[in-house]
Order: sequence, then C-alpha cells, then structure tokens
Amino acid sequence: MGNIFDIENLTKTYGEGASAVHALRGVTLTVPQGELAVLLGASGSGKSTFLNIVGGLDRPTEGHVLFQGRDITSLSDHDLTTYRRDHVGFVFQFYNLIPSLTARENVDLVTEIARDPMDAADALGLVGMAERLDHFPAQLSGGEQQRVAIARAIAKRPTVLLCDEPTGALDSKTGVLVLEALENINARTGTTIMVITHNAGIAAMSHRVLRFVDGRLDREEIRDSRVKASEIVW
Ligand SMILES: Nc1ncnc2c1ncn2[C@@H]1O[C@H](COP(=O)(O)OP(=O)(O)OP(=O)(O)O)[C@@H](O)[C@H]1O
Repeated sequence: MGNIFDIENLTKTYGEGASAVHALRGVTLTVPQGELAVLLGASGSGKSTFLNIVGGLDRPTEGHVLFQGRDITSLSDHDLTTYRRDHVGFVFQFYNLIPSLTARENVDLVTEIARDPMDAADALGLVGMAERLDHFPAQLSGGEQQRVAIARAIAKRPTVLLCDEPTGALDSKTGVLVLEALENINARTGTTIMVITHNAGIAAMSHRVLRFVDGRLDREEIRDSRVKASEIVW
C-alpha cells in the first residue's frame, strides 16, 4: 500500500525576531497507509503543532504535507476545510461531548453531515460501547466518554484519525480500553491512526514510533513486533 502522508521539511515559526518560537524546525517523514503511529516527545517539542498541520487545522511556515500525493499546504481555506471534513477525524484529551445528548445522539450529530457515514450504533460498537447507546455523558466514566468521542470521530469513515493525548486524563485501567478501541479501529477498518502521548509505554502497540525533540524528528523506529493494547500498563 502507498503512503498516506509524505511530509517534507515541515517548519512552523510563531512570532518574529527575538521573540520567535520555532515549534517545528524541518520535519520530514512518510506515513504508510493503515499504520498506527505513536508520537512521543517532551512538552513543547512540537507534537501538537505537527498533528494540527497534518490535519489541516493549521498551516506551516515552510514545507509540504502531501496527503495521498496531493499537497494540502497549497489548498485554499475552503479546500482545506473540505479535506478536513472528508478525510480527518480528531480526538483530543477532553471529550467535548454535548451533555444534553445521548451517546448515540452525539455520534449522530456527525453522521448527519457526512457523505457516507456509519450507523451510530456500529461506530459505538467498534469502540466497545454498544451497550451504552442511550446513556448521557454524565452517566459515563471518563474512559467511556472518550470512547464515544472516538466513535464520533470515526463515524464519518475518515481516512486518518489524529489523537492528541487521548488517554491524558485517564488512569491506566480505563485508558487501556481507549487504546483497545483505537487498536480495533485500526485493525478492522484500516484507518491510519496517529496518536500523541506522554506515556512511552503506549509506543509498544504501534507500527511506528516518532520521537520529537525541540521541533525536530529525533528518532523514528519501525516496530517488528507489537504488544496488544490490553497488555499495556502505566
Ligand atoms: N499559537 C501559538 N503561538 C505561539 N507559540 C505557540 C503556539 N502554539 C504552540 N506554540 C509553541 O510552540 C512550541 C511547540 O508546541 P506544541 O504544542 O506543538 O508542543 P507539544 O510537543 O505538543 O507539547 P505538549 O506535549 O505540552 O502538548 C511550544 O514552545 C509552544 O509554546
């Protein structure tokens, strides 16, 4: 299978002159279709900036992101929004569910505007929440709410799922269920997944580990053997 992303010399500088912050200093890498990649690095090393540019939420100062061979960095704002809507699912540390809607209704909000959505119940089934369709967020644990947020992100069948610290607010036991949901989605739907985490142990379940240091890709590791999400502890 081909590459989903070919990323060339990605650079992002905030501000100018003496106060400039060099968030990314020339990152070059490829992400093959269907992989689950984990991004590690100290706070401020540029991981979120990288993911936001790859997902079309932000633009680089220099460099290119080719998505399936097409340069998204040269798209108009309108076309970048279309790219995001059609191809990218996002999951963040905080779930941002609508409290007055059930799990199913939170997912349905997205399926109503997608071109070829999954049934909300199927999306919730993929994350192990088939028994909780009609629960409201307040009736769900943090890990369960995050799994609803993941179901919401995948219901539109995105090409890539980008997760910024999806287990950051969770303990190991509930966090593992979230990781199992990601593992299941990757295996069952072939969705390419990129996960930012501070838990280095999570790298064990990935195909590829990307270590960021000071705005650079310091090390890239391709893993031959992977550990099951259910065996990860932190
Ligand atoms: N909008 C912004 N304006 C100015 N500086 C920014 C902005 N966004 C990020 N930065 C800076 O860019 C650098 C990289 O930040 P980024 O959030 O990408 O790092 P990170 O590795 O994701 O960190 P964390 O693990 O804490 O989320 C940091 O120095 C940060 O303060």
